[in-house]
Amino acid sequence: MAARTVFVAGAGTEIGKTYVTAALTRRLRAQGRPVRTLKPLASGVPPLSDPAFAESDTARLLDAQGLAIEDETVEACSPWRFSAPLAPDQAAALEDRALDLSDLVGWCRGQVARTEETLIIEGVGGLMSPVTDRATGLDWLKALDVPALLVSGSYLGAISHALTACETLRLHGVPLLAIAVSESEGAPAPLATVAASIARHAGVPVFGLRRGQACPEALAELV
Ligand SMILES: Nc1ncnc2c1ncn2[C@@H]1O[C@H](COP(=O)(O)OP(=O)(O)OP(=O)(O)O)[C@@H](O)[C@H]1O
Ligand SMILES: C[C@H](N)[C@H](N)CCCCCC(=O)O
Ligand SMILES: [Mg+2]
Repeated sequence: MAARTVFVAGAGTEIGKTYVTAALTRRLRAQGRPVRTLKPLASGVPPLSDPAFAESDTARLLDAQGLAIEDETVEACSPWRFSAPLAPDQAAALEDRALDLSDLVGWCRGQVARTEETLIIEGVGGLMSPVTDRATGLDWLKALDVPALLVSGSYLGAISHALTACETLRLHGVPLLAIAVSESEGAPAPLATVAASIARHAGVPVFGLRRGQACPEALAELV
């Protein structure tokens, strides 16, 4: 299944979405395929003037695209940025701000409409992490009507988290291109064993990414 826009959803938070998104972006560029990568909504992002900004999802994704890290590129990649490393609705409340799902969806639809390159959109947290007071990441993904790439870890418990997310996507009619299992630090089972277990139940292609590994060519070819 070929797709021009892909939404990178997580089976959880801090499990490798940005790692996989950046690796996929680099792989597509290496294959000569133009790509644009966005993290529209990000929490835990310090100001650009803070050296810690370099560790943010936005900085990592701009770097993967070979773009300079400056006000304009940051704003174009991640228009909604909040400082607190919390669910976005909580992080927004701490700044006396609020986010409306229709604004987020409208902005993303605009990007889909005007982007000619392959477009990759990283979600936030896990599939059903709240993005606003009333909406979750699943609501955001459904409103965009684009296929998902699910990223999971390989920690103990990751198989159930990945399959639960898969089943939720299936029940909600969201096409799932593939699952990328990003190896978790200190995972007790080999990556290949976890990936094979997820694959037996998921019914979609599953790719394991070892620590530090580049994006498999076969995964990039599905996008
Ligand atoms: N396969 C991997 N190899 C090396 N490091 C990895 C790998 N997967 C994840 N990491 C590291 O683990 C940490 C968490 O990963 P990452 O930031 O990609 O998670 P995330 O799912 O995008 O989190 P968030 O929910 O905050 O967006 C990062 O430091 C990242 O570089
Ligand atoms: C701060 C973190 N890295 C992410 N940006 C936000 C994760 C929100 C998770 C909320 C939840 O599902 O409980
Ligand atoms: Mg991330």
